[in-house]
Amino acid sequence: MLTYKEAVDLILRTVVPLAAEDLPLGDALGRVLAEPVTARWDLPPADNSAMDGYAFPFAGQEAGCELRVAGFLPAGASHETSLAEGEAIKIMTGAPLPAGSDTVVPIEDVKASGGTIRLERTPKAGQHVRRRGEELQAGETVLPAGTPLHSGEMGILAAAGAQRVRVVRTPRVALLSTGDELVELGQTPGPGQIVNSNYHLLAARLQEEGCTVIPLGIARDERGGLGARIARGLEADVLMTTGGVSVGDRDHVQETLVAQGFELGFWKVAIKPGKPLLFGRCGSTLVFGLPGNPAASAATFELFARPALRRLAGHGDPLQPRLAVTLTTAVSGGEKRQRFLWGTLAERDGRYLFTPSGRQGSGQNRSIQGSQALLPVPGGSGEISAGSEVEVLLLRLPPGAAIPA
Ligand SMILES: Nc1nc2c(c(=O)[nH]1)N[C@H]1C(S)=C(S)[C@@H](COP(=O)(O)OP(=O)(O)OC[C@H]3O[C@@H](n4cnc5c(N)ncnc54)[C@H](O)[C@@H]3O)O[C@H]1N2
Ligand code: MOO
Ligand SMILES: [Mg+2]
Repeated sequence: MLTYKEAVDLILRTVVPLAAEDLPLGDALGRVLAEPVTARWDLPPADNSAMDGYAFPFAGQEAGCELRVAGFLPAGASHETSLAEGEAIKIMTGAPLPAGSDTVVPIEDVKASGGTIRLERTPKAGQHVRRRGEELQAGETVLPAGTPLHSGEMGILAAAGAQRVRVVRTPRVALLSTGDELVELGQTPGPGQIVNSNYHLLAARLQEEGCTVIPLGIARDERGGLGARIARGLEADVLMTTGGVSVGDRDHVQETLVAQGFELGFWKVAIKPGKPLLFGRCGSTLVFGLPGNPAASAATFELFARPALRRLAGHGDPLQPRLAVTLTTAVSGGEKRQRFLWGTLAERDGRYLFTPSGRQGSGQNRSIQGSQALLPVPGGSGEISAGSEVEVLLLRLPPGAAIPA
């Protein structure tokens, strides 16, 4: 049986980014750059004023000096003639400096009367000027390939003139639930039946990951119906199934896939939850057969499917960040398989505390709800005491992370 690390490595060796497409920048939120973007022009495009004030040629002027005001220059305008020594122009923030000028005094630092100003403070040569190209120079790489586009990227790409960007296509993921016992939400479960909750968790996670979800409904545990839905799923970039991958008499997912050309990557990983995970491909479609138990399907999604989806979508670094944390409660040992415990983070005195969720049962949804991280517990380890320093895999931003104190 593969270890977690071996299985992830195998997945990342198998998966390559999807094709690229050109999109208007405004449609590319959440996508990943397939190619670097270069600046179309210098930013700022010209030396310009950082203040509402007066621009002039610096010639050693000190407090008390007077300058003749030769005109007014708002942002968006330009001044044709060059300024001579002893002249100034009234200039607004962002307006390009007229030829000859190189220094700006803010309005607050002058006394204006008639057509002249008197400097109230001694200026420094070149002060309050934003230099042409100081942010970006024409032809310079603005952002490299592999950069995910969030709001901050939108601003700088627009400023650099990237009207269209080349981004990786969105992964299309077909999601199939399997199980005779499953009913859709909205139906009242009869004896022995439960609601198809895995679909709702996984469809939500896929949307959070920016994927397009193709719902394939529920397949009963018999080869015919299962085969038909799997065939539809193989038109997607990824077919993700839940249930039917263990050793039970009704676990038919693997053999049904094999009948449709499935090439096995691996079956079973030495982890808990999630041991029966099935991974491989049918032609160009990646296949994840996630175990049916809710906490097992959710954990294997985070540990194995998420890196694959991020790699498909073009992310440079598809793995979860790791965060050093302090354990708030003891974690029992004595398990052969490596475990992954769901849990929450809290901040105290600049450290993050990790508290494992109460009920980690593989058959329950409880432990996943509200979880922000997964704690890997090595197989064969003894008890890990409260207060220990450990590393967790970060699933979402810890509290307070985005807002420095
Ligand atoms: N003899 C053995 N039995 C089991 C083993 C084993 O190694 N030997 N592994 C166990 C582990 S670990 C897991 S995990 C499960 C995986 O089972 P399957 O992937 O075959 O899934 P099913 O048998 O279809 O269902 C298992 C469990 O999950 C519930 N389930 C399934 N689909 C959904 C859904 N869409 N929403 C909510 N709940 C779902 C299902 O009702 C079952 O309770 O196998 C163990 N058994
Ligand atoms: O992987 Mo199973 O999840 O241990 O229940
Ligand atoms: Mg089963």
